[in-house]
Amino acid sequence: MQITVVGTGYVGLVTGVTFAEIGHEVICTDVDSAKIMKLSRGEVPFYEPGLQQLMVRNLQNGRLRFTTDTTDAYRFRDVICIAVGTPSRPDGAVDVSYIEQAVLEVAKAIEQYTVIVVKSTVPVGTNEQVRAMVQQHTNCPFDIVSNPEFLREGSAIHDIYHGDRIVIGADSDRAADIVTELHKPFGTPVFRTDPRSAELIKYASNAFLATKISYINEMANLCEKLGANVDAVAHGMGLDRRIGSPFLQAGLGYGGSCFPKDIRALLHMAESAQSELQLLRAVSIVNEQRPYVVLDKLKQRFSSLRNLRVAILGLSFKPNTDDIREAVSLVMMKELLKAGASLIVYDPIVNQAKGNPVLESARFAGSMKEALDWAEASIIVTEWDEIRSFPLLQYNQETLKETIIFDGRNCYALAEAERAGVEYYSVGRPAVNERQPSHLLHS
Ligand SMILES: NC(=O)C1=CN([C@@H]2O[C@H](COP(=O)(O)OP(=O)(O)OC[C@H]3O[C@@H](n4cnc5c(N)ncnc54)[C@H](O)[C@@H]3O)[C@@H](O)[C@H]2O)C=CC1
Ligand SMILES: O=C(O)[C@H]1O[C@H](OP(=O)(O)OP(=O)(O)OC[C@H]2O[C@@H](n3ccc(=O)[nH]c3=O)[C@H](O)[C@@H]2O)[C@H](O)[C@@H](O)[C@@H]1O
Repeated sequence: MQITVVGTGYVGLVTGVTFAEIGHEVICTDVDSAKIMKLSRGEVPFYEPGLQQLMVRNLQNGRLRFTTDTTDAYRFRDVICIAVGTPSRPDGAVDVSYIEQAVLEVAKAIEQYTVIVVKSTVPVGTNEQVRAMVQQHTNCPFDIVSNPEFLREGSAIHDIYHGDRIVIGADSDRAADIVTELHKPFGTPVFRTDPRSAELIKYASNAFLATKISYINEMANLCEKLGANVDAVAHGMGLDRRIGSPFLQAGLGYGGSCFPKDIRALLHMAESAQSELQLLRAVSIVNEQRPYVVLDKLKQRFSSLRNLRVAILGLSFKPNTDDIREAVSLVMMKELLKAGASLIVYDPIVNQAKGNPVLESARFAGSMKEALDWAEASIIVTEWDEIRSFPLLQYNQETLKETIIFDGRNCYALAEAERAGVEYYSVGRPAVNERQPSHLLHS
């Protein structure tokens, strides 16, 4: 099929590249012409394992191309997928202006029957608004299909090929058939429904996953009070297939470009519909407290954080991505700087401040060892493989000093911390080699 993808962020680019890979003829467009130039040269503007290789292959075989010429990209296509951003407004509502802008251009350009697929995460009712908008600007026949995306950053390609479902929300069987056919080579089960339900499935799914995370994080708090181990509790719970083990990793809470934004959006949607989502409100509050749970441990251990040299290990909102949108590392750094601490940061991929004012206040280390050498206390914020596989024994040996680790992601077994002799504080588990509050470590 002839497909155009509008927007080359995570979702747009991964969609375009994988559609080309399964044999479709794909054009990707973006308002950001510098990005399009980069992409045309085979450069992926963000870190996503496996994506560049697939992209270059499809650029070379001619099934994929990038352009800013929207007339060319929108005129005679079977399907046009909208994958532009839908950020939060200050009140939590969704800013759909990028959707409106993209749809307007598409509507003005189409010259044959076209299926317009909304892949972006949009508030319930948006697909209907999009239909009305297109109708005003074209005499061409068209259909609108809601087709939300469920991929995760860092494992996007894997997720596309091993998805649990493709949700198609359409009023027209003809359009639903086309979108089903489009995805056929992926072999993923398809669930067809109405557009409003499809839009809500996306938000309800993200909110449910976030609920699992906040639930286990509250259990982690309780474990600390009762002397239980949250990793064991999560494992034991996850063995029940009705519960399932994914998304029960306790830690510093969820961040990223989607969970926080989508939960704000769902709460706002419910409020506008005079419906109260009490549970989800609590999920959000629990999550906002997560960084402070670890910061409080640090404050208890050192009576003052002023001039304390702290290493932040991991900056991205999760491993295998360079995305720092709503990353918990930024909240922690802001609070530590406010308390007067000095920071060194290390991340395997995020190695410059990129204009972020919080990151600009820290020193970037070129290696984990450099960060550990300099710091008096280390906080593990993101569980990159490189960070979690750094032997605890080496923390003391490499730095030739006593190491104090605050592990926000439970990367190490408690027994390993004991063996290594490091002072180790994690989440929802007993401290190892705990010492009394110290005034002496720093001046
Ligand atoms: N990032 C993720 O992992 C996932 C994101 N989503 C949803 O997908 C949507 C897109 O998210 P991301 O890819 O992260 O967005 P992004 O913010 O990384 O990229 C959006 C892109 O759209 C472009 N754009 C904006 N207006 C345009 C227009 N009128 N015409 C052409 N291009 C335009 C921007 O220049 C930018 O390159 C959002 O609704 C998000 O909630 C859904 C699942 C996963
Ligand atoms: O709508 C979206 O954009 C996407 O949002 C999430 O994907 P993503 O944000 O890329 O990453 P996740 O793996 O879900 O992690 C989100 C956050 O939750 C945290 N998390 C995740 C799992 C867990 O057990 N514990 C936990 O704290 C991660 O550290 C991270 O900060 C969803 O998993 C995707 O299905 C969805 O498509």
